[in-house]
Amino acid sequence: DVQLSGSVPLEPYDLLFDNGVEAYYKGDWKSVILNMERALLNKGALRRVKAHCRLLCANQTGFGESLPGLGEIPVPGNGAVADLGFFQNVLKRAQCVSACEEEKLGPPSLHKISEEVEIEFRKRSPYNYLQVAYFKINRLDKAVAAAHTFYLANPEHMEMRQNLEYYRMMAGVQETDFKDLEARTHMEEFQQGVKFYTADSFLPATEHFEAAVEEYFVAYQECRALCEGDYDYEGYNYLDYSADLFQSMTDHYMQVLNCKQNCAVELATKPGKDKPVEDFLPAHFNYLQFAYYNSENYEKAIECTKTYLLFHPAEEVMNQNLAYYSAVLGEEKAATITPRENVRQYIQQSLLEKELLYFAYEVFGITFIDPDSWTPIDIMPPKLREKQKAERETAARITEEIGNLMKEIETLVEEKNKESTEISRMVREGGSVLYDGIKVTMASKALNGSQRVVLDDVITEDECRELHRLSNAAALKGDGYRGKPSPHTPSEMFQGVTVLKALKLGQEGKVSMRSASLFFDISEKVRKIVESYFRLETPLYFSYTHLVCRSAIDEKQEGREDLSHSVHVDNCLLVSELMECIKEPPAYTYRDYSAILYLNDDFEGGDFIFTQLDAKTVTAVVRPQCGRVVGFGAGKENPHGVRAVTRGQRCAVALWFTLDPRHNEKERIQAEDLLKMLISPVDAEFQGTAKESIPETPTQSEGGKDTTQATAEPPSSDSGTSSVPAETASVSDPSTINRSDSSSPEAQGLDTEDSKPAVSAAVDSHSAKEEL
Ligand SMILES: O=C(O)CCC(=O)C(=O)O
Ligand SMILES: [Fe+2]
Repeated sequence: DVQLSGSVPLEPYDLLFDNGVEAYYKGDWKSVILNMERALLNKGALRRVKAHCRLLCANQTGFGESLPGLGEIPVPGNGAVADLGFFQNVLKRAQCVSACEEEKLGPPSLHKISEEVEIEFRKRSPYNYLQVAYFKINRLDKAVAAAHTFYLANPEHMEMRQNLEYYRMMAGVQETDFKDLEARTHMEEFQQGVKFYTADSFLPATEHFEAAVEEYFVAYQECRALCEGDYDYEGYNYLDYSADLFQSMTDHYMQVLNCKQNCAVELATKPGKDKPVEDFLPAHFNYLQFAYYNSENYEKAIECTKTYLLFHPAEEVMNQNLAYYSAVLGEEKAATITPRENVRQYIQQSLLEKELLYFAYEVFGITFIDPDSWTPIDIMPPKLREKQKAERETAARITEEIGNLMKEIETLVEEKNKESTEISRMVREGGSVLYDGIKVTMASKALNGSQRVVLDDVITEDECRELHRLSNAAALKGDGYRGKPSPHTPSEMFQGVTVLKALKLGQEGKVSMRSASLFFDISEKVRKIVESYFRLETPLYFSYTHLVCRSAIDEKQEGREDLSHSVHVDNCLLVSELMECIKEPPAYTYRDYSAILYLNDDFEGGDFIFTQLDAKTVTAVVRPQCGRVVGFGAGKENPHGVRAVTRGQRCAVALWFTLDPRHNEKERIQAEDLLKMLISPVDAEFQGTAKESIPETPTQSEGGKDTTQATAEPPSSDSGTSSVPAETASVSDPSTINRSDSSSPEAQGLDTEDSKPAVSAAVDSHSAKEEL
């Protein structure tokens, strides 16, 4: 009989829950615990009483037999009278159930639970509240169990996950504290069984699987009994519902049967998952047969193969196993072993229900979707089978069409977005050039692109000459381009020097210190201008700065067709054949802007070109000249190159910038330090400007700091609303929950070849054993 913790009438659990929530907001932790614990207890009790009463009454007032005496009444007029027998039974059942429930629970209206509260309990929200409350009163073990219980059903709940990680690190918390307080025995046993089975411990595995089967049937009966509850108008206003006696009984009864059929799914679903373990009940017998075989209990092995075959009579491997086990035990003895009776009845009952459900589907259009994978095909009426097949095909076609449409929409949206970002960027660019006398010669529009600019008079003739000289002086001391004199084209000589190298050479007295620091200053000037002109909202950092000259090698110019610098994009790998740019290393993916400052024009060729992604179609040409800067976004909107320098020497300062402080150039910082050291303290003004560009490298240890500060509280109880369970509504939305559980151990245990079940037993037990 059902034991109740409290008195009659049972305190309704929704009321207790509400009280608990109220206490939570008042910070009355003891009251939270009292109310939530009682709510959970009473919900369990309510469930058990209802199931108990229905099962009890079903046994007392079955519909099978008719009333004594009435059954024998001869045919004319018999129908209506016989009906009385049926309805008498209905009335008796109603009376039995309501009396039973009322006795144990109090008036039925007391326990009408709103949909919202039911959802809260399904989401295991009470444990979220309890977790905080237990923590606050220092019941760590209970807090951990509550947190774990909640998290299992809400695996996407980040706060709780953090809390659990935090608990795990706390002194005094044990692994055994991580309990699932809502665990269902049949599932626990099943999982234990799988665990032992996987570890080749077959004897304990059989014990757990047997217990799992037994518990399964207990839970199954309870689940089914609870299906006989209120009629669900399914969103219709019940006032709009009209049906005659038999129609309304049919409607309600079909709902009940649908619900009962779904118990198989409910029992096979783990918390937090939205997909059941496949073929759950049959799987028990698949595991069992092989575990028994390995424990040399052939009778049981045969019983379990036969039981499994009730679900899947044609399965080859299982039939082979049966044959094999029978041969080992002796055919005669094997033939006397029968499959389990309770499973046979389970299947029989389920099939009868499916037939009724399909009948209602066909006749009244009451949808029924069979949750079982073992149902024989002929249970579904042929007409429905055809209809479903057609529907599935239509659905597949529609899905495909929707897919195509979505793709089209996506590309349209993408294009629109691109357009609008381009427009906004175009509007955005064109900020101040900061210095008087600098001219914007061509903006993006004139250059047929976006994020492009040509500026003139950025530096003076004198400055150009000085930098040009610096380049050649430094080059004499041998600073090639990655050690190669002609990296881009065999027809030209290439030389380059970085800011730091120039300053070091200055320090060594090999070049003029003045030109070296001019190089430093000028690069900073260009950086500021680019940052300002493109109206960047975050600081622009140096990524790399190179003073480079390209000199035509006179004897290698004949019939030349290559470029001085082939068309490329600065922050991605351009694959012109595919019109694509791959933003992955070894490309300098963090580069965001580029600028080239030209120093001279006394050479032939060497024009800078912008092209399309095909690397062929030239969209703009920039002729280098002293003081001219071409600045542009470093991304795929700006493929560019340099035409062959066929005579003379072309010198320029090439600058690449990044918006990412983590890629702020280290060499630049060293150069700054060196400059500071070299410059006399009298020249304070210079020092001031130099300092300005010292980067603020973000410290990476901030995360660590946070955790140490939080020692007193689990993060989510501390952060106000984020831990308030009521706010977690979206968390258990099944559509967001990971569906990829097909590789869970129990599925693998049965499906993959390397596991021990069915297959290996049939093939050759000896070799299988020798392996073990
Ligand atoms: O020197 C030029 O004009 C452009 C050079 C260039 O695009 C580069 O080095 O990435
Ligand atoms: Fe470039």
